[in-house]
Amino acid sequence: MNGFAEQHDRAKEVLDPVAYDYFAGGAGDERALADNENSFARLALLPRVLRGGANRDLAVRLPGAPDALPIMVAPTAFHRLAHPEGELATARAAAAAGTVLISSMASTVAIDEVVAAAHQVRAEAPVWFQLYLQPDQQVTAALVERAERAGCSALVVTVDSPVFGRHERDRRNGFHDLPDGYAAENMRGLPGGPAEDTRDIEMSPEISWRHVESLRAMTRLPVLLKGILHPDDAHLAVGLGVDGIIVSNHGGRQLDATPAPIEVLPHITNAVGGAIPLLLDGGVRRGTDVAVALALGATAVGVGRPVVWGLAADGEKGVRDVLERLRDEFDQALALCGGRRCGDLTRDLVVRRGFGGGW
Ligand SMILES: Cc1cc2nc3c(=O)[nH]c(=O)nc-3n(C[C@H](O)[C@H](O)[C@H](O)COP(=O)(O)O)c2cc1C
Ligand SMILES: CCCCCCC(=O)C(=O)O
Repeated sequence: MNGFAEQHDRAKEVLDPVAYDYFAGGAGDERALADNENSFARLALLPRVLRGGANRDLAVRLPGAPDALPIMVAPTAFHRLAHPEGELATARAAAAAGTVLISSMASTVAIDEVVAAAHQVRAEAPVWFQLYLQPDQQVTAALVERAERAGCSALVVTVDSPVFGRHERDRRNGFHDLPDGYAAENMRGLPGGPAEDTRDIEMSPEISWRHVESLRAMTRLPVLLKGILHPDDAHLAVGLGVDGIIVSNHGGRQLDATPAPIEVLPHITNAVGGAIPLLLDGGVRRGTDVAVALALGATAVGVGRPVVWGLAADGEKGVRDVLERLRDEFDQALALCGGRRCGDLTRDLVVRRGFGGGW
């Protein structure tokens, strides 16, 4: 179990078991899901000492968030299944904790309300909109316009989902869609959709790099691609002029045979060569995990399930507790590594547990 065991256990107690399985589960045998956390446990930090780490500054520069914490809320769907206030509570908590919220296209509160809730807490709180490119480009354009109008400061395009992952728990539970009374609110009133009702989100294998190029022409917002694992794809993304990459295997919910993002991060860092910011999510549960990811080349990390556990356990306060604890742990880890700024975390500080070190 990990750093948020208490929140997890409380969430499991209070959630409907079908909703719990939806949030907790992964694809197939859940090997990727398990490996995401285990991979961090196999890595260790080799601290430097006596470097004068007082007055630490945790800020990093991200597209659409020039002065951000390196810990972000990864996009997760259907928050009203976890708590009646759903994404409104998450948005307020992220704004209060000073973290970027990446709001899922499949949110159960519409994006304009999500951004308004964040901005009520902190006027400049950055909210990014996560987007599944739709085969009908008019639908994509309408979603982009909705996110722009709402005040989102970047778009995160999830590219690891040409089809939906094989969620065995959901299949067993017969969970295929939101229950009555809930809806993916961003999907209302879109071109070709039913007048009052929501359009289905399509995950389509038709989507290609061409659609990413078209998206660039639709918006001036920064565009990040989420779900890249292969260094050649990272290279292609840089060539297309995207503004950032999120190294991710979707929390082990898409292709179960994928390696943990933290294992591939150094390869992607090499491929990208500092051209654009790299972000990572999957299995981040401790401030020391954040430090390892930054040392291996990430500018920031996203956190998925712990945020949902905090939300289910204690609403807005529960999410804020999760984010603030990660921030405090990270600050402490930075100090213990002899760092003052995030950039002080360098690759030489990370070793495999049990390493020989060449001695
Ligand atoms: C319940 C749940 C719903 C998710 N929904 C989305 C989504 O709507 N869009 C998306 O790009 N990723 C989605 N993800 C993936 C997360 O953004 C992120 O990649 C993953 O949760 C990170 O792993 P972690 O949960 O171990 O922190 C979802 C993940 C979970 C657990
Ligand atoms: C067809 C509904 C799509 C919701 C997507 C949520 C998601 O990405 C997940 O991992 O679950």
